[in-house]
Amino acid sequence: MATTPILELKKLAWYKEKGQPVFTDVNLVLNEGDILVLQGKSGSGKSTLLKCVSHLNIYEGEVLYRGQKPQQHGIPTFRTRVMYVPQRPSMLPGTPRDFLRTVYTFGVHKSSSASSKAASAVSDALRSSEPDLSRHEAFEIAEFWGIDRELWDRSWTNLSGGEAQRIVLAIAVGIASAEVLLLDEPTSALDSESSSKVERHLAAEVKSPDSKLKSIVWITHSPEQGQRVGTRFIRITSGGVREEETDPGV
Ligand SMILES: Nc1ncnc2c1ncn2[C@@H]1O[C@H](COP(=O)(O)OP(=O)(O)OP(=O)(O)O)[C@@H](O)[C@H]1O
Repeated sequence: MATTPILELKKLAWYKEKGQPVFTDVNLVLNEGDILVLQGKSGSGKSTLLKCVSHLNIYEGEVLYRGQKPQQHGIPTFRTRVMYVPQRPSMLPGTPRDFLRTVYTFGVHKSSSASSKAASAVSDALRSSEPDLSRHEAFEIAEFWGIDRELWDRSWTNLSGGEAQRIVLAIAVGIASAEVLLLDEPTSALDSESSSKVERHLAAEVKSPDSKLKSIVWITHSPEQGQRVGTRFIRITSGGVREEETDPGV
């Protein structure tokens, strides 16, 4: 029996300016269990594509999540289910704890009007108006990745790139609302030991039947990392995306 793909991209196109396409005709189907490694030259449009998918950029074409347009889920709800995690979180104001609180409050507030029937940890959290953020899963995940608790109360600007990167990722995984994570070079600032911890954790989450996370699109410039984490390999060019048998490197 055919199942609905978790995500479908149909004829996606994005233009820098009128008549200046970065990519056109991107067609892609993402299924549960896929860790799709997205590669391409610098400037080929990888980040832009993920921002289009998460409805952060205006695009031509169609994105379907569980067979429905983002608008049918409600854009804020859609973004908690198909979540873009940026490469550089250091521009955020305040501290990581402030950010977690904001994300949490936003999710709770928005999911109160969500039409989506999918159960989510975010909407579960709605039942508690005073969430206990001191014991949030994000802290546990971050700690496992080598982040001391005191870093949650330091301003983003005083964290190293690798610390900030792990915290943002731990929040994305820890709030457990996303079925698809769109990861933009998520370990670019990490040493190889920290990077492999993160890789193993994320791959295990996708495989676990108990996890909400079902699939990842993962931008990396490292062919080695691509081979470690990827189950599928996609290359983006101006003409669209091409699936490759194995990771051919950049
Ligand atoms: N808001 C914007 N306005 C105009 N051009 C943009 C905008 N955002 C991105 N671009 C351009 O679109 C192209 C694709 O950028 P993008 O960041 O998606 O590439 P990338 O493949 O992720 O690159 P890298 O591997 O270097 O991170 C680049 O030429 C970039 O300069």
